[in-house]
Amino acid sequence: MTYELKEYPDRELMMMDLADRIASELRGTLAHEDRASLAVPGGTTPGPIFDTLSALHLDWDRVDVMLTDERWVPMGSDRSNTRLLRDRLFRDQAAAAHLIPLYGETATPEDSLDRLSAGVEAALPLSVVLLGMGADMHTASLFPGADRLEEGLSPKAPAVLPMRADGAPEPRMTLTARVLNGAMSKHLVITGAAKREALEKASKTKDVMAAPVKSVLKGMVVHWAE
Ligand SMILES: O=C(O)[C@H](O)[C@@H](O)[C@H](O)[C@H](O)COP(=O)(O)O
Repeated sequence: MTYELKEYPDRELMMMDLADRIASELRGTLAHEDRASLAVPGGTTPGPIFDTLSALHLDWDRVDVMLTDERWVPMGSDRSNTRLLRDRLFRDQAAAAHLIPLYGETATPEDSLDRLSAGVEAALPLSVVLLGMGADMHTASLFPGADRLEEGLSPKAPAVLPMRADGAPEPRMTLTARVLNGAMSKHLVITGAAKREALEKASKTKDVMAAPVKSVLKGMVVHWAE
């Protein structure tokens, strides 16, 4: 699988370098387009990238930011990825960016699907996507064994899909592989030996349903630090 692996001596350097690179790619898009769009993951890894990125100078008021996937929990919850964005990215310079929501205050993701999809569709194609990955080889909320995984990996998929999986404690809303692969620039950030092994395993398998991250690896820059 044709991805580029960039190894860093430590996590701190990786997070700073990656934030700089994302900012410079957004500036590049804004040099010839009215708006740029950025999709970012939630979870525990990207916080330090957001801290650096939020302080970097670019025309943030022309940038649409969305999550690659959201957990269907209230925005006050510690598990809310939207909350993570508000706390760590939408600050300082980046406070001027425009959030494209992937969460709505309805009981189920299905109840908000039409409204949220319309917002995402309007901001496509993505200029830059940053993805995370689990040691189970999921990326965004494309989990092995998820109820709508086949649809989520289809080249004809809608932009956004609700997703439920044993590996996810709550329902999810996720961008599909088609939208992630449509990004002009794709980055995956992982740390530690287990995820590095999982990535190598995913790149070698033929079974994309068991290793959903494989569906987005072509043309990906993978950033790794121990
Ligand atoms: O909401 C989420 O959980 C994500 O967006 C998810 O796809 C995440 O990127 C991976 O699970 C890695 O998570 P960690 O960074 O916490 O290991």
